Amino acid sequence: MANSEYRLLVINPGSTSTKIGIFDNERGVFEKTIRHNSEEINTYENIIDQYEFRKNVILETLDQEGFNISKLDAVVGRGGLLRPIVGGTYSVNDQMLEDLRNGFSGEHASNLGGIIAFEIASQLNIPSFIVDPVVVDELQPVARLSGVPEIERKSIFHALNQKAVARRVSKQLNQRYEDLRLIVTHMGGGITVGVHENGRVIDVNNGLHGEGPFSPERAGTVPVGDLVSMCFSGHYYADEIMKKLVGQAGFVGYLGTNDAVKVEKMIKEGNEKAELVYEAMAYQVAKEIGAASAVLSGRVDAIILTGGLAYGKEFVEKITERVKWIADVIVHPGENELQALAEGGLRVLRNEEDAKEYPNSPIVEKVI
Ligand SMILES: Nc1ncnc2c1ncn2[C@@H]1O[C@H](COP(=O)(O)OP(=O)(O)OP(=O)(O)O)[C@@H](O)[C@H]1O
Ligand SMILES: CCCC(=O)O
Repeated sequence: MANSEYRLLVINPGSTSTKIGIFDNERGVFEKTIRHNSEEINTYENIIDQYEFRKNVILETLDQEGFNISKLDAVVGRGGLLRPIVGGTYSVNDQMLEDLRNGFSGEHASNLGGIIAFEIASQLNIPSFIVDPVVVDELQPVARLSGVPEIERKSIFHALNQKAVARRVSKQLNQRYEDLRLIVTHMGGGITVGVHENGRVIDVNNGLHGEGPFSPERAGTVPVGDLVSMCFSGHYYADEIMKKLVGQAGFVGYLGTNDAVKVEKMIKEGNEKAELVYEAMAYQVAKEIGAASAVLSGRVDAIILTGGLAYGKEFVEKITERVKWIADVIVHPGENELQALAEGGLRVLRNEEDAKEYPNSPIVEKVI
């Protein structure tokens, strides 16, 4: 007979934090956000080098909280920069581990999710999974063209939280996610604005590799001619430029912190530069939402603001002021990622869904 109660450890490494949870079936019995300040994580050359540090923090936290990990039935991690794949729950396998370690589509904190989940689970002889990784790709063909034939736009975004929150809001609206047209704005260490049309994310900015608004850590879109000049100035190696765009831009670049709460404090203390940067970030988010509304020809059922920055009342107000003419703005601060990871793992443990085998699921066709 199938086990009726499963205990899962879920692990969500973000750019500025590691979030963990213990779930008994759908019920969260423990959740913790372990924050990492930029000085702490910038001591590592590459994100993958943070593996030991983040794994130890997780195990120490569970130990301090009195959880016996031998009672776990599965470990589920957030999936990272793999090959483009359809959404769903995937078993962690050798090919996936290799792609996560090598950063097949680049470096990202979520690459650590599957690796740490596998490492902890294999010691306990239990399964490990990832769910809706950041490379979930449902872009419509017209959204794939960049304007430069050699460069195709990619779908890299906060898929797990965007989909989970979109489903939650749909339920609140007494509608099916598959019937709605939503703009979901995830605002964390990175910021992505997804156009959700009838359950598919048909367009989204690649917040990681230089599209959309700047964020606490990311550059977003930058003037490309100036970027080319910077790349060939002789002052930087390629990986230094990448780090500058991905981890040392936005708030970190202008103000030396990835923490919006600190920025708000600076503003209260009269720091005018902090005020301008904060205002500019809200302005750029609003502009991206405006662009997303054009993708939906202005027929938008709701705009959703989510992620850690959505706790910032003034930040939310600044965006809302500029976009409320498009549709109602619904604010879901934080994220639903831990719950969504647990639910994805449970569906497989309960045999409601087969775990997908990476990378054998249909991979998106090249358009041109
Ligand atoms: N109460 C709050 N008020 C304002 N900003 C907040 C608050 N709590 C967290 N934040 C900000 O949210 C940002 C982090 O958001 P979040 O935790 O969603 O990011 P992450 O999970 O590390 O990265 P990502 O979401 O990009 O994967 C930080 O800048 C943090 O300071
Ligand atoms: C999840 C990809 C986007 C980002 O981290 O900025």
